[in-house]
Amino acid sequence: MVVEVKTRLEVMEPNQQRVEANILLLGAHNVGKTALTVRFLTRRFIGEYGDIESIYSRVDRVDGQEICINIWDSQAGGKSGSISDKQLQWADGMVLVYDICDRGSFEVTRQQLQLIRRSRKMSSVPVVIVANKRDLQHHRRVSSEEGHLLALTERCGFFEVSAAETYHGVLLVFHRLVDLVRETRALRKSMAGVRGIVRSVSAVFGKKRAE
Ligand SMILES: Nc1nc2c(ncn2[C@@H]2O[C@H](COP(=O)(O)OP(=O)(O)OP(=O)(O)O)[C@@H](O)[C@H]2O)c(=O)[nH]1
Repeated sequence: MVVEVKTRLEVMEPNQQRVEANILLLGAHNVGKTALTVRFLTRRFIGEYGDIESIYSRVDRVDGQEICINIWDSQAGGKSGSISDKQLQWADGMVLVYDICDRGSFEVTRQQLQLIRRSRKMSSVPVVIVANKRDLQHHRRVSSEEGHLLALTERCGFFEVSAAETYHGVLLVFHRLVDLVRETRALRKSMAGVRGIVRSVSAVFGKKRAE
């Protein structure tokens, strides 16, 4: 069961356009998905979190535009890091989280990226990779370079953060992803426009040839 939680009562001005961005958090067990979500929503780190899979919402202003950020804090999907069709259909952007102290969680991120890039619908979805628990340097098992390299080869954003230590780094993750979602939408819209022009031009020329 997925529970939906709104963090604020939203009152809209008439004529105001609300943009929505659905962000799916994925990653192995215990990497800090809920900690990152709670940090972003409340600025706090509380240490222990329940096991309820939830969708949370927060309204933010990004570049002067009001945007409702819906975050689906998923539960780890086993070793293969499986992602459901429902999640794939829902998401406008994804945050893939691993724990720098847990090599296995990095491999899950790699597998999840492959699943996403292989899916026809999601191959171009914006993805940000988050290496969490940066405060635990002495237990590090995955270097920053490996994270950077994976992000570079798979065309993803990359951040190393500590949900335990700072709010700002976590805020940057979500805002960067929202930017990427908006850029992708704008690109798709302009591509649809170009396709429309090409169709109209072909229709006119097709007609002329038939006459
Ligand atoms: N030191 C440290 N601990 C963290 C950090 N982020 C999360 N944790 C701890 O890691 C544990 C797991 O955090 P969760 O947020 O529950 O992880 P999750 O990925 O949501 O876990 P599941 O929902 O069970 O898959 C908790 O004990 C957190 O307190 C961090 O940045 N640094």
